[in-house]
Amino acid sequence: MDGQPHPAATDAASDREAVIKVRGLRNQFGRQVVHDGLDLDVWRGEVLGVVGGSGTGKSVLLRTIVGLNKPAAGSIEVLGVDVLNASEAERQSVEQRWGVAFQDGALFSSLTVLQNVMAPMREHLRMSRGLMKALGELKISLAGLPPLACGKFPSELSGGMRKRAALARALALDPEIVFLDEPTAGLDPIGAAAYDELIGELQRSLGLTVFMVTHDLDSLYAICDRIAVLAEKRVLVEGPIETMTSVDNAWVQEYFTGPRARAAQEKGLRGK
Ligand SMILES: Nc1ncnc2c1ncn2[C@@H]1O[C@H](COP(=O)(O)OP(=O)(O)OP(=O)(O)O)[C@@H](O)[C@H]1O
Repeated sequence: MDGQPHPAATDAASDREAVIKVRGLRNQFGRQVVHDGLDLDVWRGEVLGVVGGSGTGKSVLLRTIVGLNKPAAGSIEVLGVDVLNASEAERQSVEQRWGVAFQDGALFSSLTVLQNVMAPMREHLRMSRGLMKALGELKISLAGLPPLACGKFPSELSGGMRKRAALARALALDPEIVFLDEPTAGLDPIGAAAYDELIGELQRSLGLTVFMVTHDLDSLYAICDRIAVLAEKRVLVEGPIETMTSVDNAWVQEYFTGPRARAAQEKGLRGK
């Protein structure tokens, strides 16, 4: 890939709106450099799949964008706000415009599903409890959970239901961007396909932008508009999935042309 223009630079010429703009990002833990000179654009309304070998820093990238990890260098703009240099008030206001669903759900174990979904509303919105409850129930239903789930505690849910509950909480404040960290990891293939379908549906109906860290080839083929591959401490390549097979990198080749990729591609094509 050396010598090729960075895709973010070529895309900048188009009129698409970058809702996330990362430039020159460096993340380092002790002597371990995870990202160095990482650039990435995420366009409004797209589902971006972030892939890469284990330990390439996909989760660190997500955590850095949402402010849970402070980078050593670089700039991050989300919805036009320079999030690394924003005032507390600016940060709080932009944080309300995104939602995050972590891999394990990261739900409050002592709260019911409905209370979990209402938690960000309590923090950020001034409205009556009754209205929050109604909105919470709506988000829970949007995430594909039955009304019965509202009163359950996270420990009383299946893994798939916990992921949907985390998604409901991520949708609590009507976000413009949703960050998902390995949303289908640990789900059975039917559960994973249903989750993919739900994300695709929400993206289309709510106009969401989705930033999704995933290892799941089925998800990549089924719902991602573009893929960003993390390797060599940066976004090595980004583009539609069809372009990945021509990338001159051993990991990318193995990942996108292996037997699992072929099976996922066939499934994805059948589903479209
Ligand atoms: N808080 C931290 N302190 C020290 N090292 C960290 C911290 N967070 C992440 N790392 C290291 O950064 C590297 C990237 O981690 P990250 O979790 O982002 O990888 P990943 O690409 O998401 O991997 P996987 O696909 O296995 O989940 C790993 O080597 C990890 O050990």
